[in-house]
Amino acid sequence: MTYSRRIRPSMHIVHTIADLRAALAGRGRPAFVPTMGNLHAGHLSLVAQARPLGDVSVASIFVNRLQFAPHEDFDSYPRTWQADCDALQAAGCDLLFAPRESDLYPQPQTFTVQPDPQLDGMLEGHFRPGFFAGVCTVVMKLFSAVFFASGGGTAVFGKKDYQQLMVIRHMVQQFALPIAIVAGETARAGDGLALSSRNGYLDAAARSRAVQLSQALRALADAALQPGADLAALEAHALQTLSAQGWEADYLTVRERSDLSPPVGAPQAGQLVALGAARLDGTRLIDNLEF
Ligand SMILES: Nc1ncnc2c1ncn2[C@@H]1O[C@H](COP(=O)(O)OP(=O)(O)OP(=O)(O)O)[C@@H](O)[C@H]1O
Ligand SMILES: CC(C)(CO)[C@@H](O)C(=O)[O-]
Ligand code: BAL
Repeated sequence: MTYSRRIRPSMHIVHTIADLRAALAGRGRPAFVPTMGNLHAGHLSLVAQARPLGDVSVASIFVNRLQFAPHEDFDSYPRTWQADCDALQAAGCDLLFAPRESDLYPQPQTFTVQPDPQLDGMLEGHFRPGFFAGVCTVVMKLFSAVFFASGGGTAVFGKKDYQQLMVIRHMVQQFALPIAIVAGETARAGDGLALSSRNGYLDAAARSRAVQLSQALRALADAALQPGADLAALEAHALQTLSAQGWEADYLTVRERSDLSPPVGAPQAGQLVALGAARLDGTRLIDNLEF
């Protein structure tokens, strides 16, 4: 009897920008998925989406201190190195870039990439000042590392971080970076909760209530499309509902998908997104729903 068995080639792991550039030389155009690790099925769906979009699939794992405010969870952010490597290897990722802080930031990063003030001044940018500058700065650096050898390629970002995706698209457009930005749909748990590394902070009781955020967004979106809907009143009602359920909400709002501005006139189906950020038992979760 003969057996045929497909063995996936081993994923190559590099830690420095120089090693990454050397590993990518002559390999064609990368399809890249940046992450902060603690990988879940949402991240792996982005890797699966990325693989056919390039000649070589690249993921990065780096918990970027620059995008965390001093009171935020940089120190406690879950770091699950071996499980992440195993998951990426099983997902068919070709190359993992996992820089140490001293590899990516050998000197204090005094030159930063500042996002457009209007987009940065609302929603996540408003509630997490400095967050998008930290994200843009590290993503610019990761792009420089990953796309140097090929002169361009594709990067995949999740819609779960809706405003982040928009900020990155804007950065790529304004700096004329030769990189196609592709959006990945939000992977959800069976009850509808958006998968997120920070879900791991929730105890069993909080986890069972966490779906209330996506339910609030669904109810807000449905109500917004009723004739004569008063968006301000509906948003206030959604905030009250979540608050009565024990959440502390930063925002629950309906925006235009094109630029995240508040809709003017009657809400138009197919062009809107309901976005929310709220804390449950001290854990800050975000979610959104296009409608
Ligand atoms: N549920 C999801 N479905 C699809 N993509 C996702 C999901 N969650 C995160 N991503 C995407 O994965 C990439 C890396 O995100 P990150 O490592 O911050 O994961 P995260 O789960 O969002 O973590 P956190 O809980 O810290 O926000 C981003 O492009 C993000 O939008
Ligand atoms: C894009 C990113 C990897 C930059 O650190 C991070 O913000 C994330 O995981 O979404
Ligand atoms: N998921 C986006 C990265 C962050 O919240 O820090």
